[in-house]
Amino acid sequence: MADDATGSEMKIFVAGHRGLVGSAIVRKLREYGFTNLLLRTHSELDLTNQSDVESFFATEKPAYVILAAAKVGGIHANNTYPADFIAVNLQIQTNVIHSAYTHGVKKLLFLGSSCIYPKFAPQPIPESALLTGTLEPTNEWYAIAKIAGIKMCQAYRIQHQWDAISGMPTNLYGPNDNFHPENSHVLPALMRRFHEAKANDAEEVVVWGSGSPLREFWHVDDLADACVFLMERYSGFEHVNVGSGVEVTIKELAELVKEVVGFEGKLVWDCTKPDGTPRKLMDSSKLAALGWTPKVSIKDGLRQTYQWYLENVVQKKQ
Ligand SMILES: NC(=O)C1=CN([C@@H]2O[C@H](COP(=O)(O)OP(=O)(O)OC[C@H]3O[C@@H](n4cnc5c(N)ncnc54)[C@H](OP(=O)(O)O)[C@@H]3O)[C@@H](O)[C@H]2O)C=CC1
Ligand SMILES: C[C@H]1O[C@H](OP(=O)(O)OP(=O)(O)OC[C@H]2O[C@@H](n3cnc4c(=O)[nH]c(N)nc43)[C@H](O)[C@@H]2O)[C@@H](O)[C@@H](O)C1=O
Repeated sequence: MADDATGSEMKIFVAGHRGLVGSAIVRKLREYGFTNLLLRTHSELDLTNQSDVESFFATEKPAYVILAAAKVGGIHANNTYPADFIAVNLQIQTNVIHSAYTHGVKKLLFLGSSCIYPKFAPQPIPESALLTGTLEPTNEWYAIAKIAGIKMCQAYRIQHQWDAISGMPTNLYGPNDNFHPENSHVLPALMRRFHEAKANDAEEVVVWGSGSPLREFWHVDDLADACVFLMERYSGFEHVNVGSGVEVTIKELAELVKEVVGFEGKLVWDCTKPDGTPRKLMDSSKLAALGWTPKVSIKDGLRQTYQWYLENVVQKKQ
């Protein structure tokens, strides 16, 4: 993006700037000195509305786009609202990618997810595992939309020589995460549940599933840095895995969050809830070969996120 003397003044549209990922990307871009950020909340610009998106691009003419707006949720939300997860995501990404191309955007970064890979993909999962097997049923609707987004970027590159790239992040966490008790991802859900259990002197906390699935967790500040890095250094056809390389079982994660929050009761496992994919460790060696490596450890990331939760969620409610 800093490809000329006025690089820092280039107009960059960060779609979804109030979310977990979008807000981290805005912080990172500002830290690197980018000053001309174009931002719209969902109520200011509904990205599922094709004509509004088209008028927005025609009027604003951003030079770069980072697409971090999407319908996002954890295993329960994905399993319960499949129509929303496939329809909203297809609409947002189709509108944004097509209008960005039409109105002269130089480069676009599309964000997918590690759930695009087959349920029983080889581990760690290389980029080449895409479309080699059956998807995990709890999130196949979201995964199909994300795969369509990757393919759309590739199709516009082939037909129009347009610089659209895709990054596949692993399970993320950090400031501005969604702490909803049912619809969020595991890490924020457990942070809130342990916090509330501690505050209410509860003796136990219920955790979903068997505790055996493995997940690769990654602090969103690292992901944001990797996104800026890819915008500046990568212009390839294939999507790029963006992960930490560090995986833990859900049981280990629960113990870590319990320790950070300071809850002293016991864990009870609710095996009526789905485990989802047994393991999804991505092979992020392509990103490493490009010259980028993660910085935030899971312990530091958890402490920082709990502090953020206390200051921005708990204290604001009081
Ligand atoms: N969180 C995770 O663990 C992972 C996330 N990702 C990907 O990263 C990207 C961002 O996810 P994340 O930050 O977690 O999601 P969040 O739910 O935290 O944020 C989503 C953002 O999208 C915006 N948005 C949603 N629908 C619309 C719409 N119709 N029109 C305009 N804006 C809309 C929201 O706007 P508003 O705030 O105004 O409502 C919000 O800012 C997604 O593509 C997701 O698939 C990939 C892997 C893991
Ligand atoms: C990022 C990724 O996120 C989703 O996939 P997921 O990795 O399965 O997401 P999750 O964080 O919701 O669960 C991880 C594991 O944790 C267990 N678990 C325990 N207790 C709670 C709990 O309280 N809440 C949740 N949500 N899970 C719990 C849960 O049973 C599962 O075994 C995709 O749908 C899709 O959105 C996607 O791409």
